[in-house]
Amino acid sequence: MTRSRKTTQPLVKICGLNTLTVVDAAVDAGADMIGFMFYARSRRAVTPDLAQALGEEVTGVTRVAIVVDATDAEIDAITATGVIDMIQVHGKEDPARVAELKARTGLPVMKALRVATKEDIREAEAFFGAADHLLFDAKAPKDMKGALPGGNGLTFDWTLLDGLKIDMPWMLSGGLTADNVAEAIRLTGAPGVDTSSGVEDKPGVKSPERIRAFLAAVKQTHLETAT
Ligand SMILES: O=C(O)c1ccccc1NCC(=O)[C@H](O)[C@H](O)COP(=O)(O)O
Repeated sequence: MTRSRKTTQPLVKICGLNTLTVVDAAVDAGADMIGFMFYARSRRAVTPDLAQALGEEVTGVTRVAIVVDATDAEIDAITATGVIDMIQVHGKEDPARVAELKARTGLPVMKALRVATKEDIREAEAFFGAADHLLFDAKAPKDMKGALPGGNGLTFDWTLLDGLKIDMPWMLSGGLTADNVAEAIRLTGAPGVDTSSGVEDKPGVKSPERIRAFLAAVKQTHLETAT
């Protein structure tokens, strides 16, 4: 029986931060998580040394390393920086690899799932109990020029999440901006949202103003949950 309801605000992750100015903008505006991109082909890529410089003064915010099918040696170099609180796997990592990474690093792992169909959403079930967090991102069409495994600024059909039964933390991602994030939260009930392209002036160049606008838009939303 529902005895009471509480309202909360979705968690916000700002991904692909690559300068101190934009790290400060995200933290000051109230981001819950910040993401450092370690996939070399990304325009947002940072080295372990740069991530260390960007993350070392940050407290009270979860610092997430985004990797795509990274080797153990790459993972070790990233975690050796001492500035990573969570690993986000954005490639073809299966539940066994997620478990391996958790054991190897002692850190929570967020598994990103790329979505174009209902079947892609169902893949989440394989990660229940294996991952600590899930992220639903848009799958780029096969013919999209220059598409990467994530960070393409594309939305997916949010109604695919209708009826989602998921008893673990998850985030909505893909093409979210200050203009569409409130609607995305209203339609999906997402307990967390993640953005990269939507807070940039051009690919790879984050905008402090857009970061602040995104956080402000999320702060105006409320999730209602039965307790
Ligand atoms: O951002 C990238 O360049 C990237 C490249 C390869 C794999 C993942 C990548 N980004 C991961 C993220 O968490 C992004 O925030 C997410 O894909 C949403 O991106 P966007 O649609 O640009 O907001």
